[in-house]
Amino acid sequence: MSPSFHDALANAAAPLIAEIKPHSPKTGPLLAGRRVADIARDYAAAGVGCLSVTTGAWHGGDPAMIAEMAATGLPVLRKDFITSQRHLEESRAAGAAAVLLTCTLLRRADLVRLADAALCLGLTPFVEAASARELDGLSLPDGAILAINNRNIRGKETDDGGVEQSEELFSLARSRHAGLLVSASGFMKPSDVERAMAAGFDGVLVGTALLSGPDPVGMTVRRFLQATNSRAVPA
Ligand SMILES: O=P(O)(O)OC[C@@H](O)[C@@H](O)c1c[nH]c2ccccc12
Repeated sequence: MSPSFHDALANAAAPLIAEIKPHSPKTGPLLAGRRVADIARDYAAAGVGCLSVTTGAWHGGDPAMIAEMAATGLPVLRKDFITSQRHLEESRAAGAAAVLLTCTLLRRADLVRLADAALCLGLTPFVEAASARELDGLSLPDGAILAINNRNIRGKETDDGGVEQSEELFSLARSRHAGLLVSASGFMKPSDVERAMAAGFDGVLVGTALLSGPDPVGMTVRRFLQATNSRAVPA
């Protein structure tokens, strides 16, 4: 059996989740005529261990993209606004290994119920919080990943986001969840990734910057992968 998304990230040589997002609400179209399957192959060839894809209309996505990316053999996170058991089952049937659950969207009881249900289906819950308030009193099951979103999704992701958000919330996030902590979104350059890793995060998720750089995707990804080397040694 292939490892869970959680274990693939925990054991990755470089803990970067590389995302494909066809459209950014802030910067516009991101694929520039490239095919999703080809970009996913470029990510895999560069040494990425985990993939992510936005499947919602907001980002020009489609659930069929999950299978195109899973064809690389790497586990795929489905980023969409998941609110029901049916969405979880559809995600698994579409080939996802992990699902996004956002604190911004879900009531706390529903969030915890969906995280448990995802684990029962063999899916890793990737729980995103974007503020101290959303982390307050949060308690997640083992096997869940807690992510700090550096962008404001209430503002439809039209802000730049910033790694400061993750730096500020790291200690609180660690006190809420002993498992994997990821800093997600808004990384424009490898030095931002270095900052998140130095703050203590176990991994990062990058989308826009990998797709919109001036260089071929593989070259950009390698630079970001290298930046994950600055991981802080856990106390
Ligand atoms: O392109 P960026 O800034 O690297 O961000 C990626 C990703 O985290 C972002 O797309 C995202 C964060 N939360 C979401 C919820 C749904 C869909 C997408 C998202």
